[in-house]
Amino acid sequence: MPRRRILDELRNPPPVVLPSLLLCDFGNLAAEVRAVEAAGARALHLDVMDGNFVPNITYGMPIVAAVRRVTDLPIDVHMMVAKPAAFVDEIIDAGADIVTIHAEATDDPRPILEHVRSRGACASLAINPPTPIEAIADALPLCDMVLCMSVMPGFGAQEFESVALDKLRALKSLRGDSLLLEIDGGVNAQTVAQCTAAGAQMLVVGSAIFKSQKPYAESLAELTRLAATGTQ
Ligand SMILES: O=C(CO)[C@H](O)[C@H](O)COP(=O)(O)O
Ligand SMILES: [Fe+2]
Repeated sequence: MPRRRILDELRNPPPVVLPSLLLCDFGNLAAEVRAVEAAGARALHLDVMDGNFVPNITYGMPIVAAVRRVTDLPIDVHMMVAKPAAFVDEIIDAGADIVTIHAEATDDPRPILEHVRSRGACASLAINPPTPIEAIADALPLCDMVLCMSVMPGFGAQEFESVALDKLRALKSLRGDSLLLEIDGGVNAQTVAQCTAAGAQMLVVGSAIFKSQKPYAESLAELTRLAATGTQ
């Protein structure tokens, strides 16, 4: 899907709950993707980890491509890799619509963000809990989205760190609706309304969907309803 259309679609209310496939059943990946789509997901979040930038390894291009083959939903690829510049082309070729790279992984993210946009994908920059927004000030004009991490990246099911909320509020007051804001890590029924109240439109949810006893449709509907209360 073209970049502009994706951004317009994702900006529409209600807030977007993105299932993070990190904790899905990878033995039944296609079925899991179809199930969250049928349950109402509007976009998907894929966590690529290289065992270097973060102390964990997940998957890479073949899994992104496999997900692309079974859905037309926007795919947000969260690249937790030490050398993002070396892999963004392959990630886009595999089917990423949003490419999220980490500010901590590069001295200057601007050429990478520009390149992502030149390829027709949405450019997104992530910051870890200790990284202040001042660290990405120069790159903001080249970002379609900023991801404020509310856990240290690497693993699902960690506890929510509220420092991300302060950064969302600051980015919202700086850039208004021109910048899509995402939060990732420990987002669940207890924390989701605070996230949207602070300005997040994109809510990444792993364990609260895939480790819940509830059907996916019920979790997605509940999280979306609670998320919308934060915007009122
Ligand atoms: O980027 C991530 C971890 O680094 C995941 O997207 C995130 O942690 C999702 O899992 P949960 O909702 O259980 O925290
Ligand atoms: Fe993630």
